[in-house]
Amino acid sequence: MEYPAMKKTQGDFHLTVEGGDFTDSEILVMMGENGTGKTTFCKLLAGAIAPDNGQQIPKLNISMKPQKIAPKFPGTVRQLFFKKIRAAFLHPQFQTDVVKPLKIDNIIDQEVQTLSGGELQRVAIVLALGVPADIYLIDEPSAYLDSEQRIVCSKVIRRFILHAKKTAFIVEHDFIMATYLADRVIVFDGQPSKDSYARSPESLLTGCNKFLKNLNVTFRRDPNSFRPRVNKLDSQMDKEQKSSDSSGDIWRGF
Ligand SMILES: Nc1ncnc2c1ncn2[C@@H]1O[C@H](COP(=O)(O)OP(=O)(O)OP(=O)(O)O)[C@@H](O)[C@H]1O
Repeated sequence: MEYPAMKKTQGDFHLTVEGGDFTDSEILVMMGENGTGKTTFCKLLAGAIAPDNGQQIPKLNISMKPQKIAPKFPGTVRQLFFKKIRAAFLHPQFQTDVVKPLKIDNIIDQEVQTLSGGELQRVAIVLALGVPADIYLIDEPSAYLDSEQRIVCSKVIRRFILHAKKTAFIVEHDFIMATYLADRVIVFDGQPSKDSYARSPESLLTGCNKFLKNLNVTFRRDPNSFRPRVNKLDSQMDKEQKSSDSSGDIWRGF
């Protein structure tokens, strides 16, 4: 499947989208600073807003988890799921892959309007994945989740997309979570809130390096925990990595 090159103006903000392609069982993660148009791109794909100059976007069957979740539903989580995603919610595979790991049992009889930010995020992820669609647009799944829940949530999304043979476009600011989720990366660069570009999808390696170069950030591997750590700006490690430009890679994968 493909999406076309597009342009979109919103107030003083101009977004240029390079065309791209995607397949099933694939997760594309959008990486870019605040205000570079990631949410705008999601809305374009979803058909919620139209590109300038009337470029045609293929009619895609989409389920979207928005960045901002405003709970208006007057009832419990169970009632909400029965209303919106009854079939998926009653499906044993969906229960095992999505509902159980996200620990929805703990909050199933709670009023939706009394949920905490993290609880609401988990409910919103279940709702988005429970709608039958070909493409899942998931805007910032890690917001309000603690680090353990972020790992669970990444695994849930990955397993669901692979098992259901769907495609996901995910906006994720947590870099470690983004690299775990991504099969390929869409890098957003340019001047935030002014003129930005959504690049064509590329490999995790080249995409991460482009993104980190834009941010002026380098990584090292912690020798004890083996976890990736951000180098302090202008520290010896940071300078060494930037100057030893033999491969040009800032990030080599973990
Ligand atoms: N309806 C609108 N009218 C005018 N400007 C808008 C509108 N919607 C968004 N913008 C502007 O477009 C730019 C891109 O916004 P967008 O939400 O797509 O960025 P983002 O990359 O998703 O940001 P973040 O990482 O902070 O979520 C921002 O400068 C924003 O202020």
